[in-house]
Amino acid sequence: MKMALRACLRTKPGLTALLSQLSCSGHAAARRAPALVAQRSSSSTSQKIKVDFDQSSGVAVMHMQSPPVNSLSLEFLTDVCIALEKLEMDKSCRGLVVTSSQPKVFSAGLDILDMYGKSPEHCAEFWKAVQEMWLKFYGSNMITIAAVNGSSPAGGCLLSMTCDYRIMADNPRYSIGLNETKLGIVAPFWFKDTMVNTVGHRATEMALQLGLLYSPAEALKIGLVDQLVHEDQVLTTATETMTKWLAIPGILNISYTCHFFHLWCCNLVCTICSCVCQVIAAKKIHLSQDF
Ligand SMILES: CCCCCCCC/C=C\CC(=O)SCCNC(=O)CCNC(=O)[C@H](O)C(C)(C)COP(=O)(O)OP(=O)(O)OC[C@H]1O[C@@H](n2cnc3c(N)ncnc32)[C@H](O)[C@@H]1OP(=O)(O)O
Repeated sequence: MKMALRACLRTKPGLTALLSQLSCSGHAAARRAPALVAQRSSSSTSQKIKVDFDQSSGVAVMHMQSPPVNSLSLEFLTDVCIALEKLEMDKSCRGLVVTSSQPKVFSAGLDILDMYGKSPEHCAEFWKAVQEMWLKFYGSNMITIAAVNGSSPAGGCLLSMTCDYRIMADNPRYSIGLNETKLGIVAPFWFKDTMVNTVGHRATEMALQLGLLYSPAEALKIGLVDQLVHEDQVLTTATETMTKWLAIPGILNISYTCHFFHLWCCNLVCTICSCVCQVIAAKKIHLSQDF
């Protein structure tokens, strides 16, 4: 799925336009212009994001450092998108590992304080930034690996699912999943679709209906994460795994892209049909209430 989006963003202008309605491309760029990373090994830091780029391997590590729990506020999301844009523009950067500098937490998901009691304008900008993060990670040309070194509920789980591979710390105190239902929120369809693409329909149905948070062992069992390692090994395993992924010639990547692109298109058509059906059903209910 990620590869499908990647292809579509690269090659299908029509769909790019469609997707850009979901995103706020330029939203991040408008605030700060991206810069190319020129040194052999470099480190760039915003207040909430630190990026270490090793040019010899072509791999960057993005450390999320927004205390206390890397909650995804508008400011944080903007910093993430800017950092990602910069790396994407540097063609020597082929792989990205995302991890957390905060103890025990990868990301607590959307910043609840940034969603509550704010102006409609702020909410719109915030929501666009969430979509932009999702699109940028899912559509990235880089191989992306989530080094999930702590709990990762809701939007944190979404972030990890937009990556090509997930390695989680094997600590039963940590959990991961889309728990929106438990918060009285319906997860948007693209949260759901991202999970379906990761763990399949039935597991997603159970997860979303019940708002399940999984232990690392349970997450591995359903395929929500790909590998468990000792807490101290998460980042090193991620960089080792990246070497294997980058050894695959890019052309094969593109070939798989075509298969997944087909699936993604089918899914999009189904989603549009389902939205139309929902509108018709809602109108029918409304009409029947009039009589
Ligand atoms: C524009 C509106 C659009 C609306 C559409 C919404 C559709 C999508 C819906 C949801 C997506 C989401 O991501 S909602 C967020 C869901 N997140 C959670 O449920 C996580 C809640 N947090 C936790 O479970 C835990 O905090 C933790 C496991 C992440 C860490 O536990 P720990 O014990 O280490 O830390 P504390 O619980 O003591 O927390 C420390 C500190 O952080 C604050 N905190 C935690 N989570 C959030 C958050 N998501 N946003 C903001 N702040 C958060 C917590 O309150 C503590 O603060 P204080 O120290 O000040 O008390």
